[in-house]
Amino acid sequence: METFWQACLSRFEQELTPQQFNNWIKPLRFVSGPDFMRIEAPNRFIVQWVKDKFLSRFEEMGEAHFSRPIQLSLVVAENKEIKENKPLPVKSVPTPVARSGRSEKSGLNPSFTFANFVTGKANQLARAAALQVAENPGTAYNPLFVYGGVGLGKTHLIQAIGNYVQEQNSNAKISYLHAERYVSDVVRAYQHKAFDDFKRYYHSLDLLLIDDIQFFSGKARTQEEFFYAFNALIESKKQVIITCDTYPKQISGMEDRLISRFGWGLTVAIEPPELEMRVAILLKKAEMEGFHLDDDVAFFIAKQIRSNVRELEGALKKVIAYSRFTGHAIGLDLAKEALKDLLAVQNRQISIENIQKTVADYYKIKVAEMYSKKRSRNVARPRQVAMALAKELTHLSFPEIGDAFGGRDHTTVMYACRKIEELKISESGITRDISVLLQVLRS
Ligand SMILES: Nc1ncnc2c1ncn2[C@@H]1O[C@H](COP(=O)(O)OP(=O)(O)OP(=O)(O)O)[C@@H](O)[C@H]1O
Repeated sequence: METFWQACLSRFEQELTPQQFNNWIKPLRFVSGPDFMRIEAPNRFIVQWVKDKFLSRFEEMGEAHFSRPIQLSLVVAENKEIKENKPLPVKSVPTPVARSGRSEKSGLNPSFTFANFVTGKANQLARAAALQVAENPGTAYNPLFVYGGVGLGKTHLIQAIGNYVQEQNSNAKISYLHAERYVSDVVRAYQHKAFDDFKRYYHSLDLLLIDDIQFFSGKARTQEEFFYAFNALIESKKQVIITCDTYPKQISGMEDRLISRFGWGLTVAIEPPELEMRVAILLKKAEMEGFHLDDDVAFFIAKQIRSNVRELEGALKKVIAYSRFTGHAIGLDLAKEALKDLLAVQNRQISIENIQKTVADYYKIKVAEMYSKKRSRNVARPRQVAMALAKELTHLSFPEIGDAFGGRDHTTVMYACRKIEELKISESGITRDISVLLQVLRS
C-alpha cells in the first residue's frame, strides 16, 4: 500500500507544478485496511478539488499498480494534524528516485545566473549578499539563508552562486539539491545501511545548496544527518546555502539546534517585486527569448500578474506563443487577446459574501463570526484573511470592506491587510491557506 501511495505522490509531483502539488496533493494522507482504501484531506475544499481534478487519476494509477480496478473514497480527516504537513516516520519516507551520476553532477541549471537575475528593491539585499558569498565562498557569510514566498527567485539566486563558484573553480565540488532529494538520500542510506557513503559524499563538498529546507520539517533523522553535514562543512569553511519559505525561527518541526545554526551567517529575504521590477523582469525575459516588448505591453502584463515571478513568466510565454502562432508582432491588443482567458478567470467578480463564506468554511468557523465583535485568535485571523482577500479580489475600498465586516473602521481593514502581508513572509501556513483560498475563489 505504501509503495502505491509513494508512486502516486512521485507521479503527481512530476505532473503538477510545485504549487499545485503542495496545495492539493501533499496535504493528503492515504489510509487503508483489509477491505478499504481511502484518502484523507485536511478540509472539504481539498476534498472537493481533489475529487474533481485528481481522483480518477489516483484510481487509474491504482488500477495499474494493483492490476485490478480500485475504488478510493475521499474524506475530510478527523485528525487535523495532517493540515500541518506532519512528516512521515523515517521508514515511510518516499522511496528515492534513482539519480544518475549525482556525485559528478552539481545539479545546477546553467541558465540561472547573476547576469539574468533582475534586481530591484525586493531582492537587492539578497542579491548583494549572494554575490559576496559567490566571491568569497566559505568565508563571507556562512550559512547564507535566503527566504521568501513562492516563485520569487530563491532558487534562481542560489543557483547563480553555484554557477559563479563553478566558473571560478571548475574543481569545486558543488551540490545543489531540493530538500526532498536530501530526505530521499537519507532514506536510501538508511535502507542500504550506507550512512558512511552518505557522510563521505555530503561532508566532502565545497558548496552545498539546499532548496526549500522547510521540507525537513519533522523529519528527525534527516535533520540529524543534516546537522552533522552542516557542522562538518562550516567547520572546514565550506559554504552552505539554504532557502526556505519562511524565516528560520518560524519553521515548524525543526530542531532548535538547527534553527539557531541557520542564523549563524546571514539571513536575507526576497520580497514580492513591485510593478517596475515586474516590468524589468518581463523585458529581460522577452529579450532572452529574442522578442522585443514595448513598455506599454510590459506594463499591461505586470499590472495584471502581481503574485509571483513564475506566473509572470507564464503569462509572457503565453503572449510569445500566441505571437508565434498567429505570426503577428507583440502589441497591446495581441497581449490582451493572448491573456484573455487568464484575465477572465482572474478578474471575474467575486463577491465579498462569497469570500466571507469561503474563508469561514475553510477555517471551520461560522459566517456570522465574520461580522461579530469576537476577537479571539481563531476568529480574528480568518477575519483578517477574508479582509485581505476582499481587498485583493474586489474593487471595494477600505471603508466599504469595513462596513461589510460588521461596520468595522477602515483602519482595521488596513491593519488586517498589512498583517496578512507580513504573515505571508513569516508563516508558511498562511501562505498555503491563501494560495488554496485564491484557487478556490477563482475556480
Ligand atoms: N529577479 C528575477 N530576475 C529574473 N528572473 C527571476 C527573478 N526572480 C524570479 N525569476 C524567475 O522566476 C522563476 C521562479 O523563480 P524560482 O524558481 O527561483 O523561485 P523560488 O523562489 O525558488 O520558488 P519556490 O518557492 O517555488 O521554490 C524562475 O524562472 C526564475 O528565473
